Amino acid sequence: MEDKLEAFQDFYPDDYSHCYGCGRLNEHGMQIKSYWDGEESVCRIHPRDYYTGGMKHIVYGGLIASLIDCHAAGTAAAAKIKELGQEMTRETMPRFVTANLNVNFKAPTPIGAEIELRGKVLEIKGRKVTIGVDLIAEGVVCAEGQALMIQVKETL
Ligand SMILES: CCCCC/C=C\C/C=C\C/C=C\C/C=C\CCCC(=O)SCCNC(=O)CCNC(=O)[C@H](O)C(C)(C)COP(=O)(O)OP(=O)(O)OC[C@H]1O[C@@H](n2cnc3c(N)ncnc32)[C@H](O)[C@@H]1OP(=O)(O)O
Repeated sequence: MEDKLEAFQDFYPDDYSHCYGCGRLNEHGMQIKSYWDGEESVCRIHPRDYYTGGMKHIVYGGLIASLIDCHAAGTAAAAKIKELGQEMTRETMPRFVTANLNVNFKAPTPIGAEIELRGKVLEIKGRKVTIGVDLIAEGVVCAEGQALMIQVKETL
């Protein structure tokens, strides 16, 4: 039976699916999955308890930044294809890379909790797409990120 493609990352072509954070072909990676939830994008993940940030009960900030980065990259690609009025397929999915990423760490992210990432499209201007991402755990916005994603030229 053919696999059902649903998440934004399922539509990345194989050659672009080795990212540590979101590549479905990286067996050692996080393999995050992002979806539309109305106008926002959402991703839920339960990081393993060894992703500790100094203290045993707090998630490593670098992992938090990675999750925000990859969710923003997927959201940018999905938003661009929506703007173009096209469907997501492995042939049409645009490739975006991170040009700039800012993260505000607002509160410790507890280890053991499910993390929810919620993305908003802040601006689409040609190849430049700006995405805002909130990282939420146990009902608390623990980090806020903003990413400038740039569509790589060969997909234009
Ligand atoms: C060619 C990329 C190869 C790498 C591909 C790797 C994997 C990703 C591929 C596909 C995606 C698939 C799946 C998603 C995978 C991963 C998601 C996680 C994201 C990452 O982990 S990804 C790794 C970290 N990421 C990088 O490794 C990028 C290194 N970098 C570059 O590859 C170039 O730097 C690039 C492409 C960013 C721009 O180069 P470029 O030549 O295409 O664009 P150009 O210079 O023409 O700028 C066009 C307009 O963007 C503005 N602009 C550019 N840079 C800016 C900045 N930093 N701040 C503010 N504005 C900026 C200009 O000011 C101009 O604005 P305006 O049009 O208004 O004048």
